[in-house]
Amino acid sequence: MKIVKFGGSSIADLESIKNVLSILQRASQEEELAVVFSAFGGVTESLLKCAHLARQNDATYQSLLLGMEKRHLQLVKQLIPVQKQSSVLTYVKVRFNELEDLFHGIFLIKEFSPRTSDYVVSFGERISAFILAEALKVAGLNSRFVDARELIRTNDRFGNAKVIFPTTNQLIYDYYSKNKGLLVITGFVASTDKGETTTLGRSGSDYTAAIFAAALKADSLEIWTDVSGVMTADPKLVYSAITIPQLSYSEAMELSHFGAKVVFPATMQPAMRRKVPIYIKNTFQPEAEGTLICETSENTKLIKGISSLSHISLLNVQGSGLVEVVGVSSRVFGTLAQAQVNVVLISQASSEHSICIAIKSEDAELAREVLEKEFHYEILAGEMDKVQIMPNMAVIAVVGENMKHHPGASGRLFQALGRNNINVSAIAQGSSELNISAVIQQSDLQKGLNALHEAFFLSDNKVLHVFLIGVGLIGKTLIKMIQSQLAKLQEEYMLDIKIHGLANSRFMAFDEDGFDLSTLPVPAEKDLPMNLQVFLNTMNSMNFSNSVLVDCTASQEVADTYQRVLESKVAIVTPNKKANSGPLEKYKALKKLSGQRNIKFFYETNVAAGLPVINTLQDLILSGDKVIKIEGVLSGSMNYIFSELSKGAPFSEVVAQAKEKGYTEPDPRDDLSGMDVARKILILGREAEQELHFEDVSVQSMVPEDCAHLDSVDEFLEKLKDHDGHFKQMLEEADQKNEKLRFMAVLENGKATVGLKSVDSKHPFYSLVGSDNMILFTTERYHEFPMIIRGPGAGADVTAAGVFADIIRLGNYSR
Ligand SMILES: NC(=O)C1=CN([C@@H]2O[C@H](COP(=O)(O)OP(=O)(O)OC[C@H]3O[C@@H](n4cnc5c(N)ncnc54)[C@H](O)[C@@H]3O)[C@@H](O)[C@H]2O)C=CC1
Ligand SMILES: N[C@@H](CC=O)C(=O)O
Ligand code: NA
Repeated sequence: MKIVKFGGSSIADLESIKNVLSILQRASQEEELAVVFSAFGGVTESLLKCAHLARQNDATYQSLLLGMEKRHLQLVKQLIPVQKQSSVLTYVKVRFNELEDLFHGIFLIKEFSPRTSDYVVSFGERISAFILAEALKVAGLNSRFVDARELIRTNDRFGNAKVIFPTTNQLIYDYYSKNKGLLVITGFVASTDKGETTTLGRSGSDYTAAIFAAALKADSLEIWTDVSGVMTADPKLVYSAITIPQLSYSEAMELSHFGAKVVFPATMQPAMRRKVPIYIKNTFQPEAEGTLICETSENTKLIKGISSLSHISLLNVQGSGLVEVVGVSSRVFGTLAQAQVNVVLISQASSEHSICIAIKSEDAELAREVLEKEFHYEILAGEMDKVQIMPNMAVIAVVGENMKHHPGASGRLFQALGRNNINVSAIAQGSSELNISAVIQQSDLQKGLNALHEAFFLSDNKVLHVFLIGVGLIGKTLIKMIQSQLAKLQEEYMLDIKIHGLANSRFMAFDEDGFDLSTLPVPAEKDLPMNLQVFLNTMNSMNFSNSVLVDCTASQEVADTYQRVLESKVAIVTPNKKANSGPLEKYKALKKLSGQRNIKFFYETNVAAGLPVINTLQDLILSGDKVIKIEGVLSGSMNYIFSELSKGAPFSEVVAQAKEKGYTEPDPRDDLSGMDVARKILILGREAEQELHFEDVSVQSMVPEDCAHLDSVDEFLEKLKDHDGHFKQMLEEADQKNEKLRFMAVLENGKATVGLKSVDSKHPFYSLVGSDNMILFTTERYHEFPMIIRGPGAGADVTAAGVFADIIRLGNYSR
């Protein structure tokens, strides 16, 4: 036989009740059943609310009670045909009359004892089980209402009574032998041997089901609830959490000790003692497998689940007085026990210099007080320090029996936390190796849970969680590239990339599971209006491990948030040059923050798009080289413009083409004014460890005076036509000398110049074509002949590819 239990959420309304009835109808065809019901969803709370109102002499309890009565009568009418309703309606009416009398009594005497409370709440289960037993009869089942107060005997600890098992088991067994059929049992309620109503405490209906399962030696126990079993982690914090198919009894105990509880294993004890297998099933998805909790479970993964406990404080008791002194820990724990302080976790190093104890934060002050009192003399004598408290901590734990047989679990745990910059303040693992716990900052909890979940469950792929601001030319090309390479990265490099946030200057959109990239998602009207602060807050609240902000804008406002982004432990990849070419102090601060906290900040495409310029320069510097001179054609658009010009088209037209081809900045005047190149040479100088400010760069602008202040790019391109002659003349002058016009930058002796030069055929820049860039590094090592990097340095593909390469590189540092 099978015992089946449905909680209040499974029978909260007509639709869910009908669903439960059909689950029972199906199940009863397969094997003999007994079913335990809680009160209808929300009823226990409402009954208690009525009682509290009545005790406060507040007559509004009457309307609340009337509402409840209506709800129950309505359900009877909906579940049971008219001709069979009257006895059920009468039963319900009589119960509500009794309740009315009860509340009136409470109202008059303004007293509500635990004894009365148990009696009041018992009505919830008694009425629900009665109605449902009748409804099951209507459905053709031979059901029989059982008031568990007749069968479960307890002591008189009202609210959380202790079951007297020998009597209870006998009563249940005898009843069952004499009464066949589908027993429909009230959960939660019991009685003393004097016939006073008691209740079984938290998750009491589960307990009722386990008591019946044990007494009747059931083949299985099914707990039906509103989730599909026990999950690998709290799904509210870890979106990728999945159902655990099987757990051993001990694993279930360990897991539910922390965090969100689906089952409360203490209530399962009677069934566990008799080795009854327990299934956790979802009423709203009956076909889902759910979780099986049994004696020994299958182990396919290193761990079974991850759980956590919030609102923890760490107490540190330390001093020389602890070393090799017998009895100190006994005094510490004895003192805490006497003060009723529950110890969650203990950690002591073999140096014996300190004992570290995790307790609930609400107990922290009391614990400090009693410990400092206990060790008053040691503290006075300096043998012990005052007790230190670290507030706002959380315990995170990985659980599973399989850890015992496989080395590496703790390695994986600490590596995953470390890679995500999560500091571990204390560690505990028992010799059963069923659980490894680490104490971390509360603010790191969600990220820690996700990091561990990825490390232990999500195949063995690393996942990068991308938030992309700027879905323009580069941003869109990047999305397409990620989409086309993803399968290869997943299969061959065990790297997964998910984009969870997208924004342009007008709209933003989010997807916790990651956008479907095959549709080229671009935020639009249907999404949210763009708000940078909200974007960053949402990114932080998703709190993924291995998050990266990819900034594909040219926006100063976005660049100004990098400090905050890095501080929130999110990496940055960007082609936007604004941050690195702003004030020197800001550049330095970002580099320092990224270095110290080990949060990556990659910007290879700041100079020469995808060409490996920044990384090469960083390698030179790191390996001890010193830069003497940098010369470069650093603008793809400017090189395109001045090389295309010699083919005969007017200047304004060539500029428009450069924009069309995606070589220019969003506003081509940023290129023509030399500003873009100035930014690039500034960044190269800074990367070469030079203290370079914007004032150290002298820039020759190619933007005619009357074009500089026009509002729109189109107006500018139109106006530029007036100056075609001027540029034609410049070209002719160069042609006459057999020279070419190159817009270049030179940095030497702490000063840089940016401008247009005419170069002869011997000059390395002479041969450049199209959007080519070329950079010459003259260094102490590359002294006689400079190191040269050359190739296309602008355009959607080469830039997006460089951004993509930076993102992939992040994968090397993540887990
Ligand atoms: N085009 C190229 O060859 C190269 C471009 N870059 C850099 O790449 C970046 C992007 O360039 P493109 O894609 O060509 O520009 P784009 O103008 O096509 O796209 C810029 C995107 O950023 C968005 N945006 C602007 N300000 C924003 C804000 N405050 N908040 C949210 N979104 C904002 C715009 O709506 C647009 O979606 C620029 O920083 C550029 O300097 C770097 C190397 C080469
Ligand atoms: N507009 C730039 C491209 C990006 O840096 C250029 O023309 O080189
Ligand atoms: Na580059």
